[in-house]
Amino acid sequence: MGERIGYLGPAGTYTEQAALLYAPEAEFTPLPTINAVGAGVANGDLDAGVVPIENSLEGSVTFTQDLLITQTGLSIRNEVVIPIDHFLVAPPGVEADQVRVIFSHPQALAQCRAYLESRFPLAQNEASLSTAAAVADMQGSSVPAAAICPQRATELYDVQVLDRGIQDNPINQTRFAVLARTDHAMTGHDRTSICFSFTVDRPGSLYHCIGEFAQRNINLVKIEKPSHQTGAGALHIPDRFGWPPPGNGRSGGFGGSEAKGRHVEDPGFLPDVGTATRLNRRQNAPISKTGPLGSRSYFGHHALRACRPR
Ligand SMILES: O=C(O)C(=O)Cc1ccccc1
Repeated sequence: MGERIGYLGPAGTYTEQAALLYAPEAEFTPLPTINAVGAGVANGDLDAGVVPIENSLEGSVTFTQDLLITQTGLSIRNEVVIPIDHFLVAPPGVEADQVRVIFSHPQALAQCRAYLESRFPLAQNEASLSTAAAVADMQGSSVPAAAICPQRATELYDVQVLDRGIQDNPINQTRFAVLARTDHAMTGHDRTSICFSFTVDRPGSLYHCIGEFAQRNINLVKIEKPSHQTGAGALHIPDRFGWPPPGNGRSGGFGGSEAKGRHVEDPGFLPDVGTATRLNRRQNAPISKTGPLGSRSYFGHHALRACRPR
């Protein structure tokens, strides 16, 4: 029996495409939400789960950010990047000028905003749990409806294609995370992520944290504050940074296994840091249509209780 892999379903989603690319021989389980995928991996029902994590046009997928912050016991084992090409579909017999509501995943609706405003100014946009779920929502709609979905969904379901390539920007890619209970082995050519929060919010807190990376010559690739707050007064800042290869002499004491031990599993390099929910994730040897990105991420969720004044 192949690996049991869950994905944001139903069949026909972009996430299914990513999952098929990652492990064509696996035994697949479509799940209705990103949270259900994370829970299935954490409780052992699944060996791995595939969820969208970031889009080149719309940025982070907030559902996945929330999952990574709140669900313990998950690692990011790998990543898959695929191009996104949106199709507009309707039930057979429904013409474009009849459409009054358009269903899709919020990211897909956002990626087609200008197109929808110019071509369907009177149609209402409705969020679905996924692009393939949008096709089912469309089919169950009491008013003439359309859906934005991948080409794969147009092949699986009884729909007519009204338009294709409707995203506002042709350069549209989504990165998918492969979640598992165990990490990928280190390669020395990795990327690391950490998520932390302040329980005491004061001027310079973030400045001092980021300074720790700069002092050790660790290149920060991205820093981000989710729009939502999880926990009273807490500021959550997922933070992704490049990781120097072990033993290359550039890591300033945080390279290789030492980095893993001190820096992420016990983030003592941050002043007065307490570790909250522990989420350790790495990803390695990502797969993409354009070839491996050669990076790995390691996520940790840490509570920064106080920041040392300097
Ligand atoms: O809904 C889907 O098909 C997904 O896999 C999530 C998604 C939605 C829009 C762009 C990329 C991924």
